[in-house]
Amino acid sequence: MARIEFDHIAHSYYPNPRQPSDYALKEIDTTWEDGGAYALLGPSGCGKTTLLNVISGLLKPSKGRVLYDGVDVTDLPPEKRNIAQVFQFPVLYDTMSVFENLAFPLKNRRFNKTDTDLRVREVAEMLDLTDVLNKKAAGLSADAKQKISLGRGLVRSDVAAVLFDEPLTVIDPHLKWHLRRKLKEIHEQLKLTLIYVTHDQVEALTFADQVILMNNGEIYQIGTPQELFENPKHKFVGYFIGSPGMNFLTCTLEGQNARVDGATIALDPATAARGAEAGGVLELGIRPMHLQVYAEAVEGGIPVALKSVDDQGSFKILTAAFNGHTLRARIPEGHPVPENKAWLKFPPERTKLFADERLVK
Ligand SMILES: Nc1ncnc2c1ncn2[C@@H]1O[C@H](COP(=O)(O)OP(=O)(O)OP(=O)(O)O)[C@@H](O)[C@H]1O
Repeated sequence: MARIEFDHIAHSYYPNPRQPSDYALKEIDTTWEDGGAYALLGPSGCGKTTLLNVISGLLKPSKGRVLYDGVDVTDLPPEKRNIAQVFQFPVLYDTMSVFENLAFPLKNRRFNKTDTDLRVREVAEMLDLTDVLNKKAAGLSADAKQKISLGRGLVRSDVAAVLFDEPLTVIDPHLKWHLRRKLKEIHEQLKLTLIYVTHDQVEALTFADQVILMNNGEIYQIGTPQELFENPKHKFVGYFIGSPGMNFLTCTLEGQNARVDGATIALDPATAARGAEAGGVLELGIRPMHLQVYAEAVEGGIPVALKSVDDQGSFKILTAAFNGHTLRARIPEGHPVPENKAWLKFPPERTKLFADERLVK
């Protein structure tokens, strides 16, 4: 397993890039630890696959170096980088048995028969493939075939990293949930360096120790799922993570308070002071689950008109309008749901402030 270092890499698909927008990857300078489970998350076109290809060696970055455990691998092709890859669609040999398919990467590396047997059975057990080990891959379902592909990616313990490119796309939704948990368990047992590309936040947040959130070819934040949820460093992170995402309201400051279209919202004094220092365009940010909903006027609450209530099973999402702004609040099961009008309170300790889209810290 390897520590992966990105030394000021950037990539453009144009031969003579002139401006930042010509780069599919803007400058990235970071290190991912040996044995970590990383998810590359972001909307379509943000640069996830480009970054994955730079890691695997399919693509040489226009600038900078990639190092595995301190060794420069920038010029090495994928087959010389000692990595395993799992793609969106199953890659396996239909005429071979499941056992032979799983054993293939080990046979190629000349592992002895006893070690191969042990490792294949260990991985098959983790992925619930033990019962079909002797069956030909050809007769199996698409789900089972993709599990074999996952197994082939995980079977070697001597790889620098295992790279997954949206590996659960073809999997049935119910099994998807199960496999996400399984991959996390497998990571805890095998301690492989895993890098997992997805545009699905649930997949990234369940699987990864560290989520790398990308947009427009840039890494906006690297952190644990909890850090990204609780302390989004950029407005985009607040908006992208969470369902629904964070609410934002443009504001001005008046001492320790924020003013939003004539309404006053109390802030944490330290946050207000740092916001005044930061200047620029200021916005309040608050998660729907942190907004407090009242059916009657309450001190410090802003009056809103209710637009809709979506029942999500264990909670409801209330959509409300305040002077042309849309706000979403989460109401726990069993709590009363107001009708037509409501008042929303912003607890100061939960209310973030953003200056020019960056979190005020
Ligand atoms: N071979 C290529 N030639 C030119 N431009 C490319 C090429 N591959 C990707 N791009 C562009 O680079 C940017 C990043 O694409 P990339 O495929 O890395 O994003 P992604 O986050 O993986 O998206 P998706 O989730 O849709 O696969 C996009 O603007 C894309 O159009």
